Amino acid sequence: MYHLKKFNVTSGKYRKLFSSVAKVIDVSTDDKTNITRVYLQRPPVNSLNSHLLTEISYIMDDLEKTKCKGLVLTSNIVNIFSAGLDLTEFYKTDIQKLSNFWTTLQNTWLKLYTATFPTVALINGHSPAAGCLLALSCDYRIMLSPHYTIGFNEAKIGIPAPFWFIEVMQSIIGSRKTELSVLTGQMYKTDEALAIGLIDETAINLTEAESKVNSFFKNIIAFPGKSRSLMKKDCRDHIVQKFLLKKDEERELVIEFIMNPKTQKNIELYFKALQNKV
Ligand SMILES: CCCCCCCCCCCC/C=C/CC(=O)SCCNC(=O)CCNC(=O)[C@H](O)C(C)(C)COP(=O)(O)OP(=O)(O)OC[C@H]1O[C@@H](n2cnc3c(N)ncnc32)[C@H](O)[C@@H]1OP(=O)(O)O
Repeated sequence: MYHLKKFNVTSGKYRKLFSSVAKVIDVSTDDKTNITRVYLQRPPVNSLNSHLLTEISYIMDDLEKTKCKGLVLTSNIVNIFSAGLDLTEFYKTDIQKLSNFWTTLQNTWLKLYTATFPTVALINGHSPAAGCLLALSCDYRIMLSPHYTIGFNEAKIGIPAPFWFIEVMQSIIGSRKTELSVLTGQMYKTDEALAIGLIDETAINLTEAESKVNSFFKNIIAFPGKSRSLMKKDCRDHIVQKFLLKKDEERELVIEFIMNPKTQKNIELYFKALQNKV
């Protein structure tokens, strides 16, 4: 059974929360503000496997319980925010493992998307596919410029982005831009992402990004009561309700689609292309 332990690591400002043995995330909370930073750190590319998703899920539970005032989701891996789902979870797998993986993904995403506290993605590296979803599921996005990319590239792998990925993107950039984006598997550079509204701000380095993160929280932290979280719920509820209605059916469709030999071949080819790139 997993339990989060908290203890002070320094005399002052930050306390660290340690997760399970292999630390695929690092978590630290500012004692003064009760804002928590979660750093993804699963080498080489922060791909989201069952283990990493489960860790994120536990942290989300813990942050809800401890009345967290804000979450900053970011990465400890140079140049990578997250490479999206770990494709090894899809390749040469079995139905039970795939079903468990998909359920973990669904449940973890729901916790992030419906977090009652404000969430910011500090996107300090490439962020394709489910990496992009992680960022889009936060309340605010600040991305380092100029050379990182973000977007739903699933079309290029030969697997469709799930409906809720698409609906989250639609809620942020609108239907037409989303359609163009997902059907072409478009990956956007930081400035392009800003221009279409996929991210909220850019920063030229981490110092500037952190300062923008702090301004975001400063602006909202003094709001009294629960009005913010209630309105966030209202803004997102149509997606959440549809997701809850369809999540079991979707899992079955995903299993059927991924286990299909043609899909397996596409994933294999994609892996080879990734490994052979110059
Ligand atoms: C009626 C029918 C209805 C059907 C409905 C069904 C619906 C089905 C839905 C199915 C689900 C679809 C959802 C998918 C969401 C996803 O997230 S899929 C994952 C997509 N991710 C990517 O495509 C990212 C690919 N990676 C990259 O582009 C690059 O690696 C990078 C830009 C992130 C980093 O580049 P670089 O720093 O140059 O590192 P690399 O050398 O490329 O990679 C290092 C190492 O990591 C491996 N790797 C990279 N990404 C992944 C990954 N996502 N999963 C697993 N492994 C990954 C890469 O192969 C390298 O490995 P080696 O060192 O060569 O062994």
